[in-house]
Amino acid sequence: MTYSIKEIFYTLQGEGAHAGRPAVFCRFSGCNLWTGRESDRASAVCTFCDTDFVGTDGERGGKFATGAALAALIDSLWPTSYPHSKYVVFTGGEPLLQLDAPLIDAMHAVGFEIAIETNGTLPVPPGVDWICVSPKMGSKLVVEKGNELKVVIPQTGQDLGAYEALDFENFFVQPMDGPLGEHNTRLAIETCKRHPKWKLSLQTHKLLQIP
Ligand SMILES: C[S@@+](CC[C@H](N)C(=O)[O-])C[C@H]1O[C@@H](n2cnc3c(N)ncnc32)[C@H](O)[C@@H]1O
Ligand SMILES: Nc1nc2[nH]cc(C(=O)O)c2c(=O)[nH]1
Ligand code: SF4
Ligand SMILES: [Mg+2]
Repeated sequence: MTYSIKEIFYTLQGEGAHAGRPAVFCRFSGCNLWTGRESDRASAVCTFCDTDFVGTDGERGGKFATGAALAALIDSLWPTSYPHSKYVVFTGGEPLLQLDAPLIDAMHAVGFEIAIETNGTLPVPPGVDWICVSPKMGSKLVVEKGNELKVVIPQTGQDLGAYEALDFENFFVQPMDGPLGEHNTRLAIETCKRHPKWKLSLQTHKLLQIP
């Protein structure tokens, strides 16, 4: 299948359990919970997205005809002098609209551990090494197990307690960025202190002003 990619870049994972870990980010185009057009935001299922995932015009974006071609570009960004600890984060947009077995196999063939950032509405194919699910109110969560659940707060109607029954290794709350970002950070700190199963995830790449 042909993969539509918005952008690919090498940076540090900013969020969650792997914050600080060097990673190549591969951002797929398109999402099933928002078109990505500002004119549709208010009526979307997911209304708070901080990301431009429309089209293929970002850094190293484009259409890739095979998993091997995409894997080769991702691999080319890893330091050649240090061919260990290779880590790719597939995000978007919604990566599970496109991530498939040929791409997973191609990434493993060039020595990468594979992580995804997903909204949890689509099944995860076998072979993904690190699953981060970030559920969205108004959508049906189908991925009920994984390595980290990263809940953006606040979302209207949210019940954090209900998420605690799910089969995840780590439970994070992440403050919703936007006009109320500072307030939401305070809320997230208080939420963790009152419900200590939950840990705070900050978007450290924004604080550090790195991609
Ligand atoms: C842009 S999404 C792409 C991956 C996938 N579609 C998802 O929603 O998980 C990457 C991460 O950013 C989070 N995110 C999106 N907008 C945010 C915002 N305004 N503030 C904080 N986190 C946000 C998402 O919840 C998700 O964990
Ligand atoms: N540094 C960095 N860390 C991230 N963690 C999740 C991201 C995403 O947009 O999925 C992201 C991102 O865009 N940049
Ligand atoms: S599900 Fe993810 S990519 Fe889609 S609009 Fe929401 S935060 Fe953005
Ligand atoms: Mg992001």
